[in-house]
Amino acid sequence: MLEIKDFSKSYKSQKVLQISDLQIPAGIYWFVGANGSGKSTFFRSVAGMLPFEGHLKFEGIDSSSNTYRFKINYSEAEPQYPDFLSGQEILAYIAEVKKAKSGQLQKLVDQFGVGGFWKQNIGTYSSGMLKKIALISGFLGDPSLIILDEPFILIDHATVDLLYTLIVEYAAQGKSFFLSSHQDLAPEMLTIDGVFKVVNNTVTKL
Ligand SMILES: Nc1ncnc2c1ncn2[C@@H]1O[C@H](COP(=O)(O)OP(=O)(O)OP(=O)(O)O)[C@@H](O)[C@H]1O
Repeated sequence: MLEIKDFSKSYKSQKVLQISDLQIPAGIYWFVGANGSGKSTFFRSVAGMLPFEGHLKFEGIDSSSNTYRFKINYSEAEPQYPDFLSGQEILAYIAEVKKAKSGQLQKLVDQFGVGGFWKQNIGTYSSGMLKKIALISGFLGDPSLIILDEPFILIDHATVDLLYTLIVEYAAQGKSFFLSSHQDLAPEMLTIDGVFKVVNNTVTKL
């Protein structure tokens, strides 16, 4: 699914990640690592949101291709959106860009229960309300890989259960997941295919 070769990512002169050769087959994977180890940097690079050196291919498609960006969704750990936009405006835009099928956004809005506030400006949201908007954005369209960065933080118990259910449901449709979490995942809710550790400036399969 994902092929990484001679990958390197630095912020100015600080090298954060170096991966010489890594292949990740389709599946559900948990990424662990200490604060600042580089999980979000890895995710953003894989999602095509950060410049890097080296080669990334997803299902044989090079990361420089526009098609690549359609195949991978990324939901931020701590989302930041312009305060003056509403959740509805942001999600409608992402749904359009990601070519989401008619009805998908409304279904997710109903499932996450954001319909009561999503027309308000982002500036009025609690951290959990904002996180729900970011989580919905991760599922929009028809990506092959959904990357959810710290998906279980900030949300209430019912939303945690919903999220596990959605991951299982979307995985059954053939979608892969990269999940990061400092807390253990619930094995009774989700069967994962492997764990990767981000440590010593690289990504290693455990
Ligand atoms: N925009 C940036 N500019 C400069 N340095 C950055 C930037 N973003 C991240 N870093 C640095 O890169 C390193 C990895 O950060 P990253 O956010 O990827 O870690 P993380 O594993 O996701 O951490 P956490 O578990 O705390 O979320 C850290 O040393 C951080 O200071």
